[in-house]
This record gives sequence, structure tokens and C-alpha cells, in this order.
Amino acid sequence: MGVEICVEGLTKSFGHQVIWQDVSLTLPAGEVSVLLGPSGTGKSVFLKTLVGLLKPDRGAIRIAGEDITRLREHDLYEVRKLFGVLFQDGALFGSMNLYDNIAFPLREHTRKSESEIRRIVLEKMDMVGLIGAEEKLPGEISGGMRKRAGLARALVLDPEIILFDEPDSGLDPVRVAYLNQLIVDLNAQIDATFLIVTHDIASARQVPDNIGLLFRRELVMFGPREKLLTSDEPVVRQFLNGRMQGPIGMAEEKDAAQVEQELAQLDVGAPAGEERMTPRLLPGPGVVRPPRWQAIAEREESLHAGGSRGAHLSRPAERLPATERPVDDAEPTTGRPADHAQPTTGPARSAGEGEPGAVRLADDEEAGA
Ligand SMILES: Nc1ncnc2c1ncn2[C@@H]1O[C@H](COP(=O)(O)OP(=O)(O)OP(=O)(O)O)[C@@H](O)[C@H]1O
Repeated sequence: MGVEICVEGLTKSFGHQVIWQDVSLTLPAGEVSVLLGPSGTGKSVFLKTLVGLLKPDRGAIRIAGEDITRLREHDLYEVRKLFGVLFQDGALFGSMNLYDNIAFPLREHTRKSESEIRRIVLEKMDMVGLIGAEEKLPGEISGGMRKRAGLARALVLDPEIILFDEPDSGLDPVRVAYLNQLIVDLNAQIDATFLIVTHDIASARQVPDNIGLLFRRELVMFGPREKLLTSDEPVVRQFLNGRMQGPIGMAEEKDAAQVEQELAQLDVGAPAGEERMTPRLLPGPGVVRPPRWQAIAEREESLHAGGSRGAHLSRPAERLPATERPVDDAEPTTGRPADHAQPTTGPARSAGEGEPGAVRLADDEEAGA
């Protein structure tokens, strides 16, 4: 089971440049969260701060109840073992074959025997569909395979938390679809806490339990996927629909009058055709699903059978204890400490799920290796 990460009032600057301030959110244990934001809003800086590579100016990051911003380097080293990180390019060593790349953290950080290392490496390569590619060098394989090799390497120490920095960058839409399915299936199988930074709105709409958006040096909103997809907050709507109209400009912020005019025009015309809810990407057949997937499946069913019940959920839910709250009434945060999102969980899944299995891959990607 993954661990919860609770971020409270986090602020980071470089010199006089404030990157973001007063960021508060909770990444619920075992759930998938996505962090969005225009370029340069500090998403990568946020990932690096979570893993302890950058120190925040203020605020706390609580993991398993401990504020890691206060730890000394030696203790931080232990905390980092909880994390697996998938960097944009896979960050593989070019001169090592995939097997040695994936074995690297085990050889560096554990005293396991080579036979035990072999068992683990092959298990993780199987999970990401790379069996047979052990001898390949990173330069000999496609970008999608490099990402999967990076993911296998991120998995070998059995992390409780996996951070993905733009996993879809540089991939074609079909490979992105396969990678998304792999992420959803892996999350269901290993139950770790996932945080994904992406610019790919289709992925952001389908994959996560929770979505957050950074803009103007603040976390504008963080909460359950449905809440953000149906939010009327102009910047959230603009970003999730990839539109020019709204507060986000080309390079700088737009002036208030222009934004107001654009939004007024939109309210007359576009919203009828605007996509709001998107079906959730479910784990593939044969993947054993953790309990929360029962609640997700039921919620999806009611949203889509009942004429998109979620489409009008922009009004904040009544404040109820999380246990009494309807599944789709969890409340998004607005970046202030008192406003943590209330994650949703559901009853145990009853029956009908198969055994965990490797994700099927695009055949030509394999062949092209
Ligand atoms: N080590 C550093 N020292 C100084 N400034 C930095 C450092 N790392 C990042 N920055 C600055 O922080 C800001 C945010 O960078 P970051 O890469 O986190 O943005 P991002 O949201 O991930 O962008 P993109 O979506 O384009 O990848 C940028 O202005 C960048 O120049």
C-alpha cells in the first residue's frame, strides 16, 4: 500500500523569483494524482522538492507523519528509498544494457545476491512488457521502450510513491495510450501513490483520481478528477479544454478586461459543445483491482448512465466527514491549508477479477527495437 503525502503551506523561490507559494494538498495513499500547469509554473520543481532534492523556503511535506523538510541528509536518504522516479527521458545510462540499467538501484542500494537481483529485474521487466529486451542498449530502442525501461527501474526497490515527470513527452498518441494503460494497471497491481506531471490533457482527464493545477505561483485547485473536469473556475476550464480564451496568455498573464470579454463570449457560445466529463481509464482485463476501483466503477456508471451527473458539480459539496460524504461529493482544495481534498475510497471488490498480468504492448514497438 502506498503512503499519503501531505503538503502544507509549501513555498519555493530561487533568489527573488517565487516559483510557487503556500501550496497545500494531500496525495491520498495508493491513488493517482496529476499535476498540471502552464510551462514554467514549477511542476518539476515541485517533484524535486517532494523527493527532497530541493529544499522549500517554508512549509511541510509529511510522509508517514514525518516532516521530511526537517530531516538531515542521512535520514532523507532513507526517505528517498520510498520513491521511484520516472524522469522525462528515462534517465538511462547509455552504455549499459537494459538489464544492467534496471538492476542498477538494486546493486547500488541493497546487498541482494545476483540471483535475487535477476528475479526482481525480470519480474519488473515483465510488468512493463520488456521481456526479451534485456541486452538492448538505450540507444537501440524506441522512446516508448526507454520510458518503460525507466519505469521498470523506478519499480525495482518496490517504492511506495512513484513520481512521473511528463511520462508522455515525445511519444505518439498510440504509445501514450499504451503507457496510460500501463500506469493504471501498475497502480492497481502495486497500489503505490502516483503523482504524474503532464501536459497531455487527454491523459490528465482519463488517468487520475485527483487533479491539481498550478498557475500564477499558486495551486489554483486540487481535488477529485470529476470536480476539476466539471469546475467553472475559468483557469481550470481553459486549461482542461486547451483553449486560448481565459486567464492564461501566451507568455504573460492577460489583462483582466480582455479575460472578462473572452469569458463572456464563451458563455454565450462554446460551453454547449465543450467536453466536461471524460470516462475514467479502467485497469485492463486480468488485473486485480484494489478496493477503491469498486467505488470508481459505480461512480462512472452513474455519471454516464444518469446523463453526466457530474456536469453540474461546480458548487462546493457540503462539508461532511469523509466517511459520510457521497463518493462524488469530495471537495477540491484551493491551495489553502484548511482545504485538503477529501479522497474517496470504496468497499472491497467482490469478485470477477483475474490475475495480475503484463500489459499488452504495441507490437511494432517491440519489433522496431
Ligand atoms: N535549480 C534552479 N535554479 C534556479 N531556477 C530554477 C531551478 N530549477 C528551476 N528553476 C526555475 O523554476 C521555474 C519553474 O521550472 P520548472 O522546470 O519546474 O517548470 P515546469 O512547470 O516543470 O515547466 P515545463 O512544463 O515547461 O516543464 C523556471 O523559471 C525555472 O527556470
